[in-house]
Amino acid sequence: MTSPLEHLAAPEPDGSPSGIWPMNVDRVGGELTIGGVSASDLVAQFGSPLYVIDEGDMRARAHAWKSAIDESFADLAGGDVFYAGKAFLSVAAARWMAEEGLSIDTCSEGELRTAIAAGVPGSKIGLHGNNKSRAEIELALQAGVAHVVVDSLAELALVEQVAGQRGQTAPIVLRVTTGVHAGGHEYISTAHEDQKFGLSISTGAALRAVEETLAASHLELVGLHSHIGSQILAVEAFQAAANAILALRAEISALHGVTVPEIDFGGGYAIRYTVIDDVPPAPLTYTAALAGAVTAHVVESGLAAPRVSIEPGRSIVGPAGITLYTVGTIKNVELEEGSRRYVSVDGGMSDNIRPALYEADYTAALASREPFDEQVRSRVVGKHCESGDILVKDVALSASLGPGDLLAVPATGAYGRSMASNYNMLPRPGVVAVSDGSVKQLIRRETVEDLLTFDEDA
Ligand SMILES: Cc1ncc(COP(=O)(O)O)c(C=O)c1O
Ligand SMILES: N[C@@H](CCCC[NH3+])C(=O)O
Repeated sequence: MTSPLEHLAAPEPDGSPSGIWPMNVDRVGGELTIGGVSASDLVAQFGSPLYVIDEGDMRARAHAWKSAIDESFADLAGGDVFYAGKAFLSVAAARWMAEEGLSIDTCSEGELRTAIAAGVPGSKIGLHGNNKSRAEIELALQAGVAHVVVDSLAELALVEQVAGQRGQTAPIVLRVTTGVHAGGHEYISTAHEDQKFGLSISTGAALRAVEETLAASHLELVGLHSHIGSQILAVEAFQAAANAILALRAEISALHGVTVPEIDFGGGYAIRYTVIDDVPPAPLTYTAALAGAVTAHVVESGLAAPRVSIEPGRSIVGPAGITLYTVGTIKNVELEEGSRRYVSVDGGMSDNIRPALYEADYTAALASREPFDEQVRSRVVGKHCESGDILVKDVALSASLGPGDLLAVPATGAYGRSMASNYNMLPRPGVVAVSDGSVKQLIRRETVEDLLTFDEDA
């Protein structure tokens, strides 16, 4: 059982903002404030549940990644950070990332159009996806994206066709699978053989895609890409994948006399969800390890250093966001090992599917008032018709907790709103950003009326 109360915004020893709460969280008169705004003011103005992003925190993390890449690859060929928009994207968030010097990794028409709407230049956008539509490829080429990350031989042919019709040359990055198995859960590991992503190095599919790209009239091979999974703490896993993809680069040079200019190491850097989680390595630790692999490759192969890129998503927006809920029904369930208090809130698996999907652990704290009275072992659950609709399995919460109190769940900035659903016809919560006492609405709360407009008979 975890209690995050004493860990509010505690900075890590190296000064990096890797606590579980956003940097600008505090308690004023017992009440939780974020970005200088109280939880109850936010809910009064924007409703509950509500996703709240600490803009300063998100920017600081983006900046930390950009600085780490710049520092680690200064003596090589430099690098770029593509913020993985799938973690959370809105027009304002894309703009902040661009202002911090990042590019945007998109993987759908919606993400692509959000980045474009934010004014991000095409040269700072990448397009991913294992099943891109012709329309998505056309839009990407029209926008002049930095690269299209191609996931299969079939897609390579499609991009060649679209680029040919447009009279363009498409910049291609080939996503390869290195065979390195890593990730916080089976469903978020992506580089083993038996899954849908990428072109396998071991079966020869990756080399075949290289040959086809080099032979095509409207494709330019600008890079190789590897993404091994998500929520990865082990720097060694990234190093192993880096070694495999760099070996492929050397092999391509030997076979075809071509030096692939760029290598993208993907995302997947871990964060803390609860205070008992390990503290993840700092950005610079990850990038230094990648730079070590690149340096060794350059020395061994004699090739020019590649420009590198990485695609962190969770590690930029995850800890910057919290979700506020209003407590409703409270029930004590008597069990052999003692009673368990079930605290129901007004959201659940529709706004945070991660516990149900990946057995992810979260914690919670009483937000609307002083939380330090007697603590009771509690389970925070949602309002959906599923027994697996659990937000926090086990947490110590105030004995006096009652209907109308607000709870805050930290580390929900990534893959919360972006994976939200309308299960049980619940409108998806809005997203606001807070900074220095002011609040901006990033995504408006849905209403039930929004859901009815999809129904022609309504
Ligand atoms: C290709 C690719 N890049 C980047 C990411 C971002 O991962 P994360 O948010 O864990 O950093 C993902 C998601 O796992 C991905 O599939
Ligand atoms: N959505 C997942 C990560 C994988 C997404 C990108 N490949 C999560 O919440 O952890």
